[in-house]
Amino acid sequence: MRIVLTGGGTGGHIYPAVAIGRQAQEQAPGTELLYIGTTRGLENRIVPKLGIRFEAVEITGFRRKLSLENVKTVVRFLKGVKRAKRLLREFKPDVVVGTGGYVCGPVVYAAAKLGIPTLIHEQNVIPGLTNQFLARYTDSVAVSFPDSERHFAKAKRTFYAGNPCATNVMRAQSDKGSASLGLQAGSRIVLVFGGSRGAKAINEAMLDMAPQLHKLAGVHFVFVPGEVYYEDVKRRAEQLPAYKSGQLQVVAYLHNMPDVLAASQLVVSRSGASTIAEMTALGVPSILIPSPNVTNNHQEANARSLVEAGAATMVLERELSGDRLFEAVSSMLNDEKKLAQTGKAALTLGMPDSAVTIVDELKRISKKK
Ligand SMILES: CC(=O)N[C@H]1[C@@H](OP(=O)(O)OP(=O)(O)OC[C@H]2O[C@@H](n3ccc(=O)[nH]c3=O)[C@H](O)[C@@H]2O)O[C@H](CO)[C@@H](O)[C@@H]1O
Repeated sequence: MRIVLTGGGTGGHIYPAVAIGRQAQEQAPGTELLYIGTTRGLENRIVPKLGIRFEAVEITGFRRKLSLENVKTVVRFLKGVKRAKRLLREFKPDVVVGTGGYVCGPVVYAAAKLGIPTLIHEQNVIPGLTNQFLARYTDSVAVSFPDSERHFAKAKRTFYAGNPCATNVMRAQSDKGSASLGLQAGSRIVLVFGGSRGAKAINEAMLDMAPQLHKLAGVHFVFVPGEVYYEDVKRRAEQLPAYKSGQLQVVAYLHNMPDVLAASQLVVSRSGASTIAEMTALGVPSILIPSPNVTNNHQEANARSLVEAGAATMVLERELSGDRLFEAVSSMLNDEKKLAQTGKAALTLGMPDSAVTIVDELKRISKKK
C-alpha cells in the first residue's frame, strides 16, 4: 500500500499518524509512506528522524472570528491545496490519512477532490476545527472516544478505534529505554514531561521539588522540559545537588518515548490524548496535571476518566507547587501496593489494538478506488 500521512503542529497529532503508518508497514511489508506537514510544526523535526519521507506545504489555521487574516488564510489554504495535489499526483497514494492540525486541511481536501480514499483520526472527545471541516469530504472518521461520533453528523462513516499510539507502544522495550538513559535494566525511574512541547508550570514545580529528591534514594528522575524551555531549565538544574549526583537528568526531547515510558515506574505529565493512550496501553501509573489552556478543558476530562478508574492521580495546575508534587510522587513511590494497583487499573483502559482496527479500515476504503 502507498500511504500519505498528514497532521501536525504538536506531537499529539503527529504520533498517531506515524503509529498508523508503522502498523500498515507491519501488516503489509513494502508499504510506502510519505508524510506531508509544515516546516513550522514539530513534525518537520520529528518525522525525518523516524526515517519517514517528509514534504512540506504551508498553511496557517482559521481564526474563530472573521478577519483579514482569515482572507489570507483562505488564500494560503488554496495554495496548500494546489501544492498538495501536485505531491499527491506524484506519489500516487492508495489512501490518505489525516490526524488533525491545520496542515491536514489542504492535504485531505485535495485528496478527496482527486478521488483518493481518505480517513481522518480524531484524538480528542470534542473534535478540532480542521477535522470538523474535513468530515464531510472524507470516506471515514476514526474516533478515540465513543462520545465523539455525534460531533461528526456530516461524515459518511465514523467508527470507534481508540488512539493508535497505544499499538505503537506495545513494541516498546524497557531495557532499551533504561540503557538509552545510561541506566541499568530495572532501575526505578520517574519520568516528568509536559506533553510534546513541555509545560512551564510542570517545569517550575519539578525544579522546586528537586531539593527534596534525596529523600527518595534510588529513584532516578528523567525530566523533559520541552525544547523551548530546555536551555533555561538545564542551566537552573545544574546548580542542584540532585543533578550533580546524577539522580536528576534533564533531556531536551525523547525520540524514543515508548521505550522510556515502558522503563518508567511512574509518570508525571499533562493529560494529552496520545500520552494517555500510551500510558494506559503499557499500564504505567501517573500523576496528571491537565493543561488549563486547551479547548473545552478537555485535558481535565481526560485526566478525570483515568482518576475515576483508579488509573492515575490528578493535581490541578492551580494547586501545583514543588511541595504538592513531591507529596504526590512520594506517596505513590512509598506505597508499592498502590503503585501496582494504579498501573493495573491503567492497563484495563488501554486499547492496544487501535492501529490494527484503523489499518483494517484503510484496506477496506482503499479497495473502493
Ligand atoms: C497544549 C495542547 O494543546 N495539548 C494538546 C496536544 O498535546 P500534545 O501534543 O502534548 O499531545 P499528546 O499528549 O496527545 O501527545 C504527545 C506525544 O508526544 C510524545 N512525546 C512527548 C515528549 C517527548 O519528549 N517525546 C515524545 O515522543 C508522547 O509520547 C506522545 O505520543 O494534542 C493532544 C492531541 O490532540 C491534545 O489532547 C492535547 O490537549
